[in-house]
Amino acid sequence: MGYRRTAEEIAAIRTTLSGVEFVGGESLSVDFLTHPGTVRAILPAELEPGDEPRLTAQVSRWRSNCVGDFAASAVYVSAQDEGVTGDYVLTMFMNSDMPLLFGRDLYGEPKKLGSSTIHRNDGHMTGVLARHGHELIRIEADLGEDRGPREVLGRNYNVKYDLAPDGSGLIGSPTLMRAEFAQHTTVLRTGPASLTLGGTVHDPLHELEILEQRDAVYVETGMRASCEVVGAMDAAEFFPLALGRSDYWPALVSARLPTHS
Ligand SMILES: CC(=O)CC(=O)O
Repeated sequence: MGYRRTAEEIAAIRTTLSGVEFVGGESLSVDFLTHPGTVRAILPAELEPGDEPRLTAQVSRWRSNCVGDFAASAVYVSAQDEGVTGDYVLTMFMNSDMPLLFGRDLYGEPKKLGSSTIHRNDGHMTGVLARHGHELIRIEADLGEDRGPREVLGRNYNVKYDLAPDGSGLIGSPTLMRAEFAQHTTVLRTGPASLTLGGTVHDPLHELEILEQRDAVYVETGMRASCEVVGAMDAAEFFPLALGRSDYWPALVSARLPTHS
């Protein structure tokens, strides 16, 4: 009876979720600087901005030991919590339900469905995120020689929370989460790139003004992931950011009940 897991199944799930591996990763990303005021507005009050107002746009694809194969995109914001630097995940897109549910339910990642593609033609690489027919991220990069393998520890901040069903606030306190990704990167190539951010009322990436853009970074990588609770957050402060993690409900009207006199 799969709707009530047995003790053996629970043990197997626990083993899987405490040893999460994302493997065969190919990731193309571009860092850019934006206005400090934008960074302050999109970060939760509990996080401080990083050393510079740096955002990262990324398109990638992965295999895994827990959610199958998937393609992903994200925008990250440089941040810190009491001196521990990391990237706050502003928005993230998966191409299927289980990577989406994994991230939302377990780590608090602001995931939605979206279509990510990453293609290489010799040294030229293209990464594109599209959602509902709108192109939200396009990276075109000319990559240099491989700089060789390295170990990298990535750190992300996310938030778990419950929205009240009538949209009036949050139920209880949100929780700040910190995920760590211990990466073994086998290929690292960098090079000049163009980054274009599109947007809609649901996914306003175009509001993130690119003031200074850095070279693209392409990696082939695998990583072990883990996540821990940092602490409780202020519900009223986080509420507007929580609503910004979903599509804009009022713009999703497709029909209304007939009005009764
Ligand atoms: C590779 C990933 O996208 C992992 C995650 O943060 O869910």
